[in-house]
Amino acid sequence: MRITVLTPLWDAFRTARESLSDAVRVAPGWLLFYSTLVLGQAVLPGAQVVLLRRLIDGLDRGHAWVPLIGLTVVVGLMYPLAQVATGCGQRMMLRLRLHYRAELAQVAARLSPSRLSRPDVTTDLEAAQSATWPMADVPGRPVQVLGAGVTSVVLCAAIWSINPWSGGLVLAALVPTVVAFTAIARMESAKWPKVAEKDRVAGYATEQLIQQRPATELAALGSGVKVARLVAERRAGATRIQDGMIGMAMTAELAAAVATVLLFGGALVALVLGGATGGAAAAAVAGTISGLNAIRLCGYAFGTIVTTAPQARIYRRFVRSAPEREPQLVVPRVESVALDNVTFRYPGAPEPALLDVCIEARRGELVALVGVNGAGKSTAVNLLVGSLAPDTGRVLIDRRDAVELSESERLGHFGLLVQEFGRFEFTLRDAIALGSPGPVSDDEIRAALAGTFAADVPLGTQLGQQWGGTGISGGQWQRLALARIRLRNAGVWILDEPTSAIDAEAEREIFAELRRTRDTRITIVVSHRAWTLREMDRIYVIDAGSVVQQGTYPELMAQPDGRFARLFATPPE
Ligand SMILES: Nc1ncnc2c1ncn2[C@@H]1O[C@H](COP(=O)(O)OP(=O)(O)OP(=O)(O)O)[C@@H](O)[C@H]1O
Repeated sequence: MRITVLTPLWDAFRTARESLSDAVRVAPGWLLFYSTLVLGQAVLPGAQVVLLRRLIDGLDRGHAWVPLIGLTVVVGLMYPLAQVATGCGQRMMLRLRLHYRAELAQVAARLSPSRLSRPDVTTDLEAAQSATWPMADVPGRPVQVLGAGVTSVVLCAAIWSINPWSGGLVLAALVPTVVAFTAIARMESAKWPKVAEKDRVAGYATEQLIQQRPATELAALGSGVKVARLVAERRAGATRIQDGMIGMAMTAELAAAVATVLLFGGALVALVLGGATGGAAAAAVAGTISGLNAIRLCGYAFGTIVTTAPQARIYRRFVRSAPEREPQLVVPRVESVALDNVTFRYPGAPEPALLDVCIEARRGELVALVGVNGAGKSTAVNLLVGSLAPDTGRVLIDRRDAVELSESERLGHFGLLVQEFGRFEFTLRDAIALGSPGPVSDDEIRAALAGTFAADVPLGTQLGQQWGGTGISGGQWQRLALARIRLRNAGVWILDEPTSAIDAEAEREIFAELRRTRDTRITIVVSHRAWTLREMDRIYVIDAGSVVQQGTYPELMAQPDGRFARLFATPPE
């Protein structure tokens, strides 16, 4: 029980400590500058009490100049110090924001396909992304809390000499704020993940309305308003939870504020009952007003740490759980790959997506996987490259069980063109260079683009109209994706519908080139186009997760009752 009550508070404390250590690494100068200013400011209210008392007492005795000058300096310092401190805090925040964003991008870049296929990983990635903004605001907050503590202690000491009861009550006035924010911390920790989940769905839907491609499709369908409604519903759900959270926080803060005011009121009453002189009373009253301000600021700073703690926890968990960067090495020569009696069932699916499947491809061969939608072709490909792991059976690469390879080593064997290939709207050079993990020369990029529409396009050309660059067609994007595979030149090419968006003439050229250069690699093609299958060395026909036939095109067509002949009875071309 003790743990459940204190855990959120401990989280807030840990968040403050970790954020401060980030600031020490990332922006030490600004943190030091900021802390010095905040702590310098923190002693001013106490000094004000002492000087005000001396000034008022001194007025009667005719030596008020020294306290008057001192008070002028103290009051005069308050505003500029606060302004400069705010500026320093903002500059520290900017650097931290840059650091968190760059760090997260690095971590995201290290995620393997198998991790990226897990929904919990993508949820955490998105939550971590939205945490970078509030997290940058945290390191200044413990400094403010400390400053408020210093203010209270110094005020307490200054007022103590006037009336110890008043001094003690001023210090005790910090307690209700701490208690209230502990309660708020517990509530925030419990509810924040629910808000994040709803926000994630709303964020995804909003992206569909903002990103050029889906937004254009929705606009053409005239159905963007449905997505907008979904956004509104999810945001409203998140808002309702947040509304409740703010309501509860308001209640706790109000209760704390009332208790604080009562304690300050008690401090003033103690002052009067203690028979303080005019000067002492005026000084103590001014001090309690400053104390109220300090505690309000402390509450706000503490609140910021508390509300950011759950997000920061997700961010740090995500960053720490990311694997070390393992540089990928492309393997240009592979003799064979195979699925050996592989069975695989997706989690929660009633039936296996693949059952006892055996597929083999050797260097120099053109191998095709065919089957209707949902037959299991992409699953087979994902098992080969390692995005999925078989439940039973083995994946063999050069006759070696692929589990002996790290995921990165394994991926280095493959050049994979997926159906939903990326349309990377960078410069032409950068978009093609992504084909290889290492540095790439312009000559290599030119060689990869040879024979395509982009052969003579300057490599610095920006792609994508939304960036003021060149707009290109769907088929042209697919040619660029193929150029990346060419550039990569891995030992196994897996091409999932590589010419789905490409015109017939270019398609023939691409397949002619695949045949011409086949000896250097293993080529596995997923295709539904009959003519592209005619030149294949072996076609595996997959149906409902099983290989039901295999052979060359003429062999399979010679079995009129076979699955393949029924699929391609009327060739589409
Ligand atoms: N992530 C997943 N979770 C659960 N089931 C899945 C998942 N991905 C695919 N499936 C199911 O596994 C089966 C095989 O799907 P797969 O994507 O391998 O088919 P495919 O032959 O590649 O189809 P297509 O030609 O449409 O690309 C299908 O029944 C599909 O619904």
